[in-house]
Amino acid sequence: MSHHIISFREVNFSYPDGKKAIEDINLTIHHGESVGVIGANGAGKSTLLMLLVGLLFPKKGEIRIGDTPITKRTLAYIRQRIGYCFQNPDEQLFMNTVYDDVAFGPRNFGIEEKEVEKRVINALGTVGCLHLKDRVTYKLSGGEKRAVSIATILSMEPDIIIMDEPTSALDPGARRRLINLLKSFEHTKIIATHDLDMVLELCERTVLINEGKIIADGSTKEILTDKKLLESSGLELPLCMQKIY
Ligand SMILES: Nc1ncnc2c1ncn2[C@@H]1O[C@H](COP(=O)(O)OP(=O)(O)OP(=O)(O)O)[C@@H](O)[C@H]1O
Repeated sequence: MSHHIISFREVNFSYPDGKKAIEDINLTIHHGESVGVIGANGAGKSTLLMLLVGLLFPKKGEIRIGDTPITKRTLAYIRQRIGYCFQNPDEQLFMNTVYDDVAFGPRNFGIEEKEVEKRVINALGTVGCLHLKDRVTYKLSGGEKRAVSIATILSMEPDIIIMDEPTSALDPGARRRLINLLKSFEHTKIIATHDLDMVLELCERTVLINEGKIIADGSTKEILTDKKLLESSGLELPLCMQKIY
């Protein structure tokens, strides 16, 4: 039986300028689920993810990982369990070499160097980038940076993976490799994206957000074939569902 791993209860968030970005969100995600978070520009997807990883804190309500509420005090534990991939890999990669970037998390966590090395090799191997380990990170291609940014979270051995727009700026080959890689992960996954075709392939469940509120939460197949529902939230059917020719 699956158990609750993430729960949002009556979560509200507004930015300091007063902009209400997340309103009354209730959401329960189970162990091993793969959930697509979709919605138009400005709907609140990134804000939702940042609340989930403790980069922002709710103004009202509570988010729990298992039984642990996300607070400033529990952040170290939360960051160990949740791997968060930023929309822009450059925000995640700031060391000189690929090796040091992937080693950063475990080193920072006080893990001994031998174990760090094992984890770095493992993580880079998983994303197919072991050959890049001595390269200067900022000179990598966009696709390589994306893969290495995933390695930086894998080296922390999280059980939850959160990704913000992982396929934006990837060419079709790199996108395909990324989707296949994510498919192979057994982690609980939450992916915010405009790539609805990826959601169809990767996520059995979809959460549709509009103006900070959950408009629909359910089977991906049902939500992504509901033209009216998608259009009411400023979206279109996934490309593979459209009659283009
Ligand atoms: N730092 C901030 N200060 C004030 N308002 C913000 C800030 N960041 C985001 N917002 C606003 O909050 C709302 C939600 O933004 P968010 O980035 O979460 O949307 P999103 O669904 O991720 O959009 P996109 O698809 O464009 O990435 C938007 O109206 C946005 O302008």
